[in-house]
Amino acid sequence: MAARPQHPADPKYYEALNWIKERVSSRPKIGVVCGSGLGKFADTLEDVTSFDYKDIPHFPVSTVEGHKGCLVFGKLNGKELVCMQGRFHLYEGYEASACAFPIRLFKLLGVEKLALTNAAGGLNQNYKLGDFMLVKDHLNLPALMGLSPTLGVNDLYWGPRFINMHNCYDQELRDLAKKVAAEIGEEKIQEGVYQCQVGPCYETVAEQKLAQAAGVDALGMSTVYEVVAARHCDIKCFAISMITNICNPSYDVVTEVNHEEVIECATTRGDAMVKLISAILDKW
Ligand SMILES: O=P(O)(O)O[C@@H]1C[C@H](O)[C@@H](CO)O1
Ligand code: HPA
Repeated sequence: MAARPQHPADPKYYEALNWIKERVSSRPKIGVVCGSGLGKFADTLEDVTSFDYKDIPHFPVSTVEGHKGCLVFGKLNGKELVCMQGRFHLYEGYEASACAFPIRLFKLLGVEKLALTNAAGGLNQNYKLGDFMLVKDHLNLPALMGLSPTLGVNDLYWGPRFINMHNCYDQELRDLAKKVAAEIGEEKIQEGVYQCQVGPCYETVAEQKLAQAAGVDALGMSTVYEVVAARHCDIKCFAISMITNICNPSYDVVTEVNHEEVIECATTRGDAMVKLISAILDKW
């Protein structure tokens, strides 16, 4: 097997890394990605240094409501974190590799564990609005259709050509999260399979039925690109979906899902999300 290179082949990662290193001394081992309307967590950190994505060389910028577009370094009970207050989606016109960029930067900074949040539609009919779903697996529809951050020439600096995705949402981190949720009295905890589709259309009834048949519990438009990039470079992953709307895979019920509703639910349950994720990360 070929030896692992000393540096990433693409210099843009180093240009971004050096820009950050010149401005912040923190070298966190924990990275966080905040989903739609879920950026409040970063506002609760202490000793914060925050950068607008637009100022960081080569960093993509957020274009979606509910994604502030700031990279926040801060502390949670003394523990150093780096937090993306907003992420990137393919429907914004980005390639999957743009979603991987911050995750690879995290790797260069020394991040070993990644916590991701997202807003998702509850397809499992036992789920209720505002539930939290610990993601145990995903159905990556974009990858099945040929869209992945790891397409093209493989840079061995990051990882191997072929990527093992078994246990990609780390079992130990999920077990810990369940324990922590019980300890803080958060009862609205589910565990299930997240499906990503490119978007920005929400799913049709037929698409919802297809997902249901495949054993999917929640529907979204993100997260999997970041998880693929993270697993490629051996960062452990943990993800929580907030169920911000309920999907009705039936032609008898007309469901008017919209992004305002998604943001509203994420905002209403924002404090509970902050409490849960803070308690979990405190134990990492
Ligand atoms: O970034 P996330 O996955 O939290 O955002 C979800 C998916 C779409 O971007 C949007 C749809 O309302 O919310
Ligand atoms: N489908 C896809 N993505 C979403 C949804 C949904 O119902 N809710 C929030 N993000």
